[in-house]
Amino acid sequence: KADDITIMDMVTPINASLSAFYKRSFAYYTVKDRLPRILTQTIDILVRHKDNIGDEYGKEAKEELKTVIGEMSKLKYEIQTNKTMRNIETDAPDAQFYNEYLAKQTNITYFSAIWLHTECYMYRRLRETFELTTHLKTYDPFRVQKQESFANSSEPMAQLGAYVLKLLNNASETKNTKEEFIKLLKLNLWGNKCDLSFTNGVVEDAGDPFQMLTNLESYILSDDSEKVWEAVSDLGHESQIIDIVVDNAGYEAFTDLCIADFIVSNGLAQSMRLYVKAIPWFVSDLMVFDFNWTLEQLRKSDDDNLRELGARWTDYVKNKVWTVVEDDFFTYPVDYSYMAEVRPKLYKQLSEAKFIIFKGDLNYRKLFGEKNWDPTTPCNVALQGFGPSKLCTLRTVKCHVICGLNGSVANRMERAEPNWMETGNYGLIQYTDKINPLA
Ligand SMILES: O=P(O)(O)OC[C@H]1O[C@](O)(CO)[C@@H](O)[C@@H]1O
Repeated sequence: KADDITIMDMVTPINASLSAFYKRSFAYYTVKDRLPRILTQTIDILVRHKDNIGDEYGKEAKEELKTVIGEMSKLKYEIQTNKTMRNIETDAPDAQFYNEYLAKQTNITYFSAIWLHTECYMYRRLRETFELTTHLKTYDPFRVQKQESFANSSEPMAQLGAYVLKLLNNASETKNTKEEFIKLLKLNLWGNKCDLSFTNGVVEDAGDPFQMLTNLESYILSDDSEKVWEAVSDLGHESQIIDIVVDNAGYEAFTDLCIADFIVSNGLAQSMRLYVKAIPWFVSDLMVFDFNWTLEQLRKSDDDNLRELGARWTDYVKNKVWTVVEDDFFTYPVDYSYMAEVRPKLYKQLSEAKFIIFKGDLNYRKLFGEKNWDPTTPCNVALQGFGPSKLCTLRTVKCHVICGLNGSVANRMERAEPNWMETGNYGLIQYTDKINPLA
């Protein structure tokens, strides 16, 4: 049987690609339990909202929903029975990349493929079930969850908003811009704890941001904040563009816009690009629709500070100080070492920036090649040649890709808490220099 030969009852070897092939791995647990559960939860939400969908998209749409749910159940069954992956059957441009990439690998199954491939493929197949409908082509099955998560974060957003607006309104007087930036960097890092695909769809209260800042300082295992500040505040650099490859909608997106406002308000960049996802992704990842919806919610907020921030941020977009960029590459099933070759225009665009901030765990996996590195492997080695500009990662550790740790920290963590990498409790602020500006 397929699943006999494609799963080994062992841990992931050092330097191997993560895969559910290794039974004693978080990848195995994700493919076996978490991904099917995400599909089940999304089906449940669709069933619960079928009347709203009928109202919004028409009764034929409600009929088509049955087909979509049937396809999602089939996908779940394929995963659980470790089938081989089939082609994506839509004429969307990114489907061609998925199919070419799949064709290069002989008969891989959900459990034998690289974990990143399996996980991205599942979300791309989920998108296909809507693409193939007539009335639900643009429907985002995660929108309800993303909007609920935003609604549940009004308290921490009000707290952070009040603090940030004070900083912004007397940006000129205050001298300790560096300390304030580093504080925002850490507040932003911990915003990454809120993501729905990790909390199994449970919308956790983001908690008191400043309390978290104090309590979690010792949970930052790698802190290159100073180097990040040097790069961000370098006003002599020929480029004054700073890029953020964002991650989740909701509170995390709010923290991204807070630090982005701080950056432009303090003249640390003339303009910024925010790279979002082109399709519904990993449950809570930000799409253009979610970005615009978030600004609209803030503009309508009954909290004065949030309303003012919503207005400021809407102006930044209108005046092109901020540009939201949607590129298919960010929902491809490959890591960033492929970008220069398969998406040279995007690589060139990123190399125009003086600094790039990558948010979250999935970006971390893609930056460092979805490999089980020795944790002391230097980050610039693990980048495997990716490096359009100076960059940093702001990531809460949710899986077994990790590099750039010093030896004593790695040993301490392994001894103290063997599964510490799966908890999301620890954070990294890691910096690397420009490695490979595309010629
Ligand atoms: O939103 P982030 O920080 O990318 O984390 C989300 C991802 O973390 C993981 O648990 C491990 O990467 C994924 O399965 C999950 O979807």
